[in-house]
Amino acid sequence: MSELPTLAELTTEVRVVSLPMRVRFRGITAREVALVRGPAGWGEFGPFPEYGDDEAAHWLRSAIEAAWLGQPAAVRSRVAVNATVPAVAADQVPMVLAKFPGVSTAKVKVAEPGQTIDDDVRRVDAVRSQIPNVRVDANGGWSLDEATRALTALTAVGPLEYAEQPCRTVDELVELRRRLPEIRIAADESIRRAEDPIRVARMGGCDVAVVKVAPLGGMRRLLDLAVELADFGIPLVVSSALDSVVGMNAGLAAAAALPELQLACGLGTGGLFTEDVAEPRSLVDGALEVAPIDPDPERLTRLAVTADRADWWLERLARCHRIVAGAE
Ligand SMILES: O=C(O)CCC(=O)c1ccccc1C(=O)O
Ligand SMILES: [Mg+2]
Repeated sequence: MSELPTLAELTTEVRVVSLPMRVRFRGITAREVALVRGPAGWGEFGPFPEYGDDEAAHWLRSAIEAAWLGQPAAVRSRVAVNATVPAVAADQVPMVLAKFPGVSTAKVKVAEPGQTIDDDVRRVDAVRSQIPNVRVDANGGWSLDEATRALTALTAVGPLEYAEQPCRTVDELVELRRRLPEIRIAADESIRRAEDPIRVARMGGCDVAVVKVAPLGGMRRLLDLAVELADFGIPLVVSSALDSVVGMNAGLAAAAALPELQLACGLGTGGLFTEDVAEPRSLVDGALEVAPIDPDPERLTRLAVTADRADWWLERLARCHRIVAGAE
């Protein structure tokens, strides 16, 4: 990135916050992110705590792009989003869906450790009774045989728009598509955590690509990847990484800049927080406004993490900055 700020510039204004969640998601009940401010606005650095520095460095490139370079040109002003339903019990589904008014697509988490296929079927059926279009996300949690069994059970009474990352490896996704040709498969981790994000498409492992700004290293990298995926005829879904309002600005800007966008995006996860760094965008007819929102100073203070967590994030920021600078 030609606009790479020095570490001192990068850390002139860093705010580390913890956003409380309504229900457990990915095993967490609060989401920590570091927000940086540059000449073009705010950027979000929120790699998950268990990620190593090399992977986290992509997220830093994305934060720097947002805060030092700004947003690419938009071709649309609103983006349709899906409801995101964590692996809750079926009776909690109405409570979760209440936070996503007007959506016609829901993404339901399945294959949660400790749960059964029956739990997934009950949750998906509860969602189907309220939302016409349902997709599921297994986060790579099934073996090939488990995925075959689970997806057969989940499509027994109604269709699925697609199944996101049913198995972990690209080879498994390729084989699953052969076994279940009538079920569309989406790749997420096989794109965002891969050295070569286009490999899963080249190998025939997906019908749909779920793409996220921060793990790919920024909005422009996502747009470049979209050009490559178009050659394979693979449609995109831009999704969040459980971003605050600031990270969501970048996801929405990337989605707004895509020449082609048919599917609802996973950018409604603000509805999973009880509080965010700004008054969240309201969902109107299942879509979000693209215009960027600045964090509210009072909320940044109220949601600030403890000093030891802030130090941990600042050290991580410094290590990742060295990686990004070294790769220039
Ligand atoms: O796509 C969505 O609806 C929400 C985003 C989401 O599910 C997610 C959020 C954080 C980390 C991983 C994932 C995922 O898609 O697996
Ligand atoms: Mg996913």
